[in-house]
Amino acid sequence: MTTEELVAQIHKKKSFLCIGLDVDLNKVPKHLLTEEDPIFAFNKVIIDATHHLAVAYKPNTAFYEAYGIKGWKALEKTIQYLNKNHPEIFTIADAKRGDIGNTSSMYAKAFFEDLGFDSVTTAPYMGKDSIEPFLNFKDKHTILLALTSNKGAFDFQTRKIDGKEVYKTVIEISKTWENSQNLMYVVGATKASYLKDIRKLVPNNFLLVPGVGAQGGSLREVCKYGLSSNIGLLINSSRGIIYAGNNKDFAQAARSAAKELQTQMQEILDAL
Ligand SMILES: O=C(O)c1cc(=O)[nH]c(=O)n1[C@@H]1O[C@H](COP(=O)(O)O)[C@@H](O)[C@H]1O
Repeated sequence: MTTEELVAQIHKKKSFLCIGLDVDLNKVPKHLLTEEDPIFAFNKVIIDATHHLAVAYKPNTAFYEAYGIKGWKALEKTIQYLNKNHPEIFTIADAKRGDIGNTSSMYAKAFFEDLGFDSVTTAPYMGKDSIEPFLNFKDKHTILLALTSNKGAFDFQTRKIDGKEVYKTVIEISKTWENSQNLMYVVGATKASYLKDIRKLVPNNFLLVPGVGAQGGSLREVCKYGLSSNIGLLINSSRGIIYAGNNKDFAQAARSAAKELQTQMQEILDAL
């Protein structure tokens, strides 16, 4: 998917919501556990209930890998369901990959070619040759961790090397890589105040912002500093939406939770 198509969808739906499909079988309604593929059954209901309110879905692969082959099959069925029924939706494989070049090429093939995701999250620690194989794919997007939402972000990312914070160095250097127009960045919603500086470095790139809802980040704070001229934000909530209800009403509860965030987004977009 091109960035222009993503932006068009945001304006059409008045939403820049990304829903995280982080499926934990201990948390899904009990009646789904008798289904042949309870993970996919859960995702299908969530997608059917929320696709008009969201522009992106982000399965975190850990939640699928944890269930072995069955989990990977459920991931494949989920991306196939999205691509077939909602081709306008932007899909993110949250896999946080990055390795020596030939290994990264295989990760890129797995997520972009085999599974057919629009984007994949990557970790910058191994540098340019670990990320460039992802960037070579046309109309696919590589979402690089910049400043993450967790406490551990302060262990390395905000430390200064040669007078500059590591997350800023990551952003600056990554901009010099070939096909860097295919880069998006992860910035945690819990670090909203940093967005002002980050936007100076990347005025136009899309930012994937997880951490609203369960982690306590504020949508309005993120928008205050994070919006760009092409909106440039995908705000993710996973647990806050998919586990909003825990029984037979879970689809309705997920829709209401998504609607609440989308309504705030619509207000913000209408005020621009
Ligand atoms: O890359 C991510 O998506 C990510 C980066 C980050 O800094 N913080 C973060 O929470 N995430 C992911 O975003 C999702 C957040 O889930 P909730 O806290 O349930 O909304 C999880 O899949 C996390 O792995």
